[in-house]
Amino acid sequence: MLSSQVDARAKRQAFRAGLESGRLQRFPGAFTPLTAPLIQELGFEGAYISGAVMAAELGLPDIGLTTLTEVVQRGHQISRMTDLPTLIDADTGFGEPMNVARTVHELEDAGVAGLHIEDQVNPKRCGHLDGKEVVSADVAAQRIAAAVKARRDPGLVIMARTDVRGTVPGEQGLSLAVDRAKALEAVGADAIFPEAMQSLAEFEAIRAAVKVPILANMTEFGKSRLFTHEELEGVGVNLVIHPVSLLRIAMGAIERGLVDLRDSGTLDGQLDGMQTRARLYELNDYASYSAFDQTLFDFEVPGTHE
Ligand SMILES: C[C@](O)(C(=O)O)[C@H](CC(=O)O)C(=O)O
Ligand SMILES: [Mg+2]
Repeated sequence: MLSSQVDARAKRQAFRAGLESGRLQRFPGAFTPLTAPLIQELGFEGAYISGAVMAAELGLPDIGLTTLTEVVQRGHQISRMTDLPTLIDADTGFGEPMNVARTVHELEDAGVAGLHIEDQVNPKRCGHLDGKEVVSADVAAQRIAAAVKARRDPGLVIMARTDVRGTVPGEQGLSLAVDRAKALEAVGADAIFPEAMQSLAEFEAIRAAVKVPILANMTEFGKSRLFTHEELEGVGVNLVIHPVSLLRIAMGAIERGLVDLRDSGTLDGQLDGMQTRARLYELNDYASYSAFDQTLFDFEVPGTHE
């Protein structure tokens, strides 16, 4: 009821244990707070909080227009709805190293278990688009070092994302990504997010280069086909995110539903595909609120079906 009873420190320990377990940690992107309890109930190990989704939901492109305050609020709203660890997208860290430190404090207070900071320049763009630019290895390292130094809970997972792979084609791009991953590990990154890998062999190359856990981003319509969990675990990937997937699924259904409504004048034909009222109330845990105070909450609405 209201929010998770598991405190943030315990979630961070669970996240770290999962990353060390040798099993792939599966983090679908919780595109609204309501999806977080569903992700938990269905047995996933954690939930991802995507910057691309936050921007898209606000009707904005993913080019660093969202503010730290908005991202922190979203991180809190989602993290409090689940006992699972959450990993949040902190984009480029919202500024210079001192801003990165502030970002870390704010996100710690929001209750996330981990965050990733990337090495793109501002304005940043989706990691699977062409024409990206990255900052120098020194600046990238400064961002991560600042984040590591700033955290108050040593359990908070600071993940370094490198976008360098997409800036140079072919083998050379991969070798730059390997070098950058090593450099970011050396300044204290707890995990590496190699963005826009093009094959399983590329994940293997990063895996071989660093000791810390690595993440695979299985975003749709990106730079690679969608590898299965088994394939990713097979090459030693520790964590997979499906960052924008639930938004894409929902928006696909919404568009089909709206077209049907416009053309037929009723949504009766859509009922089978809709989440029922009963299922929604289960996710919202209405029963606990009723048990807490029956004088305030009475959800026996006469005439309500499912
Ligand atoms: C992971 C990501 O940073 C996100 O914000 O979710 C995006 C996802 C996407 O745009 O598909 C990314 O840059 O890969
Ligand atoms: Mg992002």
